[in-house]
Amino acid sequence: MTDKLRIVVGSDDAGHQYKEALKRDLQGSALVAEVTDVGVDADGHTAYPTVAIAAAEMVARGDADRALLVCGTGLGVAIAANKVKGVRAVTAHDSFSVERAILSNNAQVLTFGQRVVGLELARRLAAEWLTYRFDETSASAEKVRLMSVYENAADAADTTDTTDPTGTGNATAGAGEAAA
Ligand SMILES: O=C[C@H](O)[C@H](O)COP(=O)(O)O
Repeated sequence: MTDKLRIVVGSDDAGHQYKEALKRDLQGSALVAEVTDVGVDADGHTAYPTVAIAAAEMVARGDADRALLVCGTGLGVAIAANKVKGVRAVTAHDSFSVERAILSNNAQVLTFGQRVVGLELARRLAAEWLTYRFDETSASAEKVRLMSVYENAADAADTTDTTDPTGTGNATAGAGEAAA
């Protein structure tokens, strides 16, 4: 086992109960250096994309090693977190997928659905998740790199092509407008 993990947790109101339980487990784990909670609190109603993006941005900035996010299904927080450059977020409700999320995909973000998985299974999966570390020398590393290459190339194209800001092929179309 290598360094302890800095973990950010977050949820919407549909995932609040699990987020609180998982946070307590993480705070008590010898494998965790620190836990940051980006909400929601007990009375919070922040929409899942806002919370997930805030957590994913912490990971992208290097302020956290991983994020554990909960919403009703786990799907919305994963989709939102994946919008943040450099972040790989997955929903996983079984032991093998949790293992492969790290060892195959080097996913920094794991998400659960409070309306999908039992609490005790979610707690066990989170405990297992803490024990895995991605091996940069593994065969999986090159596959993960391909995703970063695509993401960086797409990002570079967006910033260099000032004649076609929409990427539609129509240089005069603004955001939300249909290409001719
Ligand atoms: O993926 C979305 C989550 O499940 C969220 O908690 C509930 O979203 P909804 O209220 O839009 O169904």
